[in-house]
Amino acid sequence: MQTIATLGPSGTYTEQATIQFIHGQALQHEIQYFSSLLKVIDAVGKGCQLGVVPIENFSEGFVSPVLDALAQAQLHIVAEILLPIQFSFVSNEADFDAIKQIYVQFVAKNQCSKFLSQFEHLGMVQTQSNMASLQQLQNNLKNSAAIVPSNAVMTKEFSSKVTDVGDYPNNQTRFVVLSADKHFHVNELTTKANRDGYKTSLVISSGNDSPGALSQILNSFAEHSVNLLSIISRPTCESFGDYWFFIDLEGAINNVNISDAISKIEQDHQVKVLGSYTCV
Ligand SMILES: O=C(O)C(=O)C[C@]1(C(=O)O)C=C[C@@H](O)C=C1
Repeated sequence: MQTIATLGPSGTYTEQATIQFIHGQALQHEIQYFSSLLKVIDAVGKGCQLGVVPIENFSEGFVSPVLDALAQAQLHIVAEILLPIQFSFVSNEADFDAIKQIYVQFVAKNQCSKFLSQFEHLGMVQTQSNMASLQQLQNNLKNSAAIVPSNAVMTKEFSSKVTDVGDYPNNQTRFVVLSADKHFHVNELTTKANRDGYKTSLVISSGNDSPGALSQILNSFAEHSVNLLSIISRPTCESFGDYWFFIDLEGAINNVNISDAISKIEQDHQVKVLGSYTCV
C-alpha cells in the first residue's frame, strides 16, 4: 500500500490536513508518522510516495525549516490545504503559580504569544509537534502545562483548560502536499480549482550580488502582468549575502506570461519551480 508521511504523533494539525487530502482525493494511502517536519520531507520519494507539511501560518508567516528544506530537496508541491487552527492551554495545576514549565511546539509558540507573555519568567520547552507537547505533559503532569490543538483534549482530561489562546481568532495554516513525482495526479474535480485558481511557487537564487538584481526579477513579472502573491528571502547558508527568494505567483506554470517571465529571469538566475497547484 502507498504511504503518505505526516507529522506525529497522531492528532497534529498536519495529520488533519493529510486526512482531508486523502478523503478529498479518495486515496487509499496509509499514514506514516514522523517526529519532525524535516523527517517528513526526507521520507517523501524514499519510503513514502507523498508527504504533508505546514508551509505558512496566517500570523506567524512562513515555516522557515520547511522553506530551507524545499530549496534543497528534489520535491514538488502538488496541492495546498488550508485549515483553521485553534490552541488551548492545558494543565493539571489549578493554580497557575505552581506551573514551572510549558511544553509548546516551535511554530505554535509564536501564535499564542499574547497569552504566553504572562508566563515569560517560566521555562518554555519547545517541541517538534503539538501532539508531542501533549504527550510530554501527560508524561510529566506535575508543575507543567502545554499548548495543544483545542480538539485534541477531552473537556475533563485536565483540571485547567483555557480554550482559544491564539493571538488571532481566525488563525489559519496553509499546508502543502509534496511528491517526488511532479506528475502525481491531483483530482481537480474534487478541488476548489475553479474558484481559487492555480498558484505557482518558485525558488530563485539571488545570484551575483549586483545593484538591481531583485528589481530585475520583480520587473520581469510586472512586464508580463504576472501577479505576485508573496515573496520572502532566506539565507542559502553558503555565504553571507547569498539568498533564496521564495516567490508565489498567481496562475499556472503553463500560462505563457508566467513561463516567459521565468525564461527571462533564468538568463541571470537559477530558478526552481516548486510546483503549480490548487487548494484542495
Ligand atoms: O501539525 C501540528 O499540529 C504541528 O505541530 C505543526 C504546526 C506547524 O508547524 O505549523 C501546524 C499548524 C500550526 O500552525 C502549528 C503547528
